Amino acid sequence: MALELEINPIKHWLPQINNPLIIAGPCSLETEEQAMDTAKQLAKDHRVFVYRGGVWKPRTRPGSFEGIGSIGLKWLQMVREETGMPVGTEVANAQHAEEALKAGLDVLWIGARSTASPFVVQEIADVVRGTDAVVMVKNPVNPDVQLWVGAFERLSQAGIKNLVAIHRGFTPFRETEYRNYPNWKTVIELRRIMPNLPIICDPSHIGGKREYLYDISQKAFDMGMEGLMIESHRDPSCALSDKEQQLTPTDLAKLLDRLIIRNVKTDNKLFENQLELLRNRIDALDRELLETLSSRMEIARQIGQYKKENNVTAFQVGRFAELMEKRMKLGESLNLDRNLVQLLFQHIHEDSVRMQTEIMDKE
Ligand SMILES: C=C(O[C@@H]1C=C(C(=O)O)C=C[C@H]1O)C(=O)O
Repeated sequence: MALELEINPIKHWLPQINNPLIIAGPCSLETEEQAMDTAKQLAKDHRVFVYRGGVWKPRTRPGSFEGIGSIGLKWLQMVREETGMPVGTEVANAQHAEEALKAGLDVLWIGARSTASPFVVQEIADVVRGTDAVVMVKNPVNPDVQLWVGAFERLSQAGIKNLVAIHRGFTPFRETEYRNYPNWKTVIELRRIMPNLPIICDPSHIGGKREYLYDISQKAFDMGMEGLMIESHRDPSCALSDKEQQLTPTDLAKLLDRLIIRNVKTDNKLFENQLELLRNRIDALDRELLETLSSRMEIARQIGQYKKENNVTAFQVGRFAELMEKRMKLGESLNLDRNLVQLLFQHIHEDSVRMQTEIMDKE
């Protein structure tokens, strides 16, 4: 079921927006000069609406650059004065949130590691309670959509209505080309649960490398996301953190030039009619799929009963392995994605075994 929290659209707190919300700026603020120079270059591109700069950096291991600290807030204020851009930073505890509010920053965001801790989120919610702060929440490091939703509920209960979700990917559990696993289905699930919540994508943290940023950003727009938070540094090769994923302001402009922004809807009647016809066909096919699945389960049930009478285990590894191999080959010949076929039959098999054991264990 959808969750009805009172959430303002981005335009409410950023009336000048006429395009997707692009938030850009360095991973970390390093010096006043670096902060200002990068900001001035970004401000020339009118597609960048908000300037970001990390001041407190949660790092996986101690010893790497952990941020310049509170002085960075002053640099952000100077950037806003000089360029007119709204400014924001990450807050990871109550004290950060207090300082950021006191400095009058326009946007605060909660990082992935903090979102994973309901205590930290609650502490921050208590600090911003009753203000008209704009608070963005990155997904928790683990793909737990309820934990992400819970963070919005805590902020909403504190009276915050200017909320935005940031998709930055999830800690990979196996070797991947990306730094963080996008797991787009968690974003689809968040959209389903909270349809009025704006969602933007952070391709820098998903990709971890410049070369991946374009594909991830385009995919985000194809999925209907409202914008990007993307790291930009005047000279990424000298950056004190995340060197490989930052773009110069010039390269960021080139990336934005190439992106195709799609609409969630269209007024084109012909398109709507055609879409409806095709969707009707999908509805009919889905019915067939489920009827077929139901017949399959019925046979598995009979097998379960038969196994019970003959005292044979429900799970049969040999048959399962042989079936999987054949289905994968068949799927390939039908132009279906390997992963889809594999997951589909893993699920079907799991449920088939569950059902058979239920039959077997019944008195
Ligand atoms: C249906 C059976 O039981 C289990 C379920 C299977 C299935 O759903 O295809 C396959 C192997 C068994 O682990 C069977 O033994 O054939």
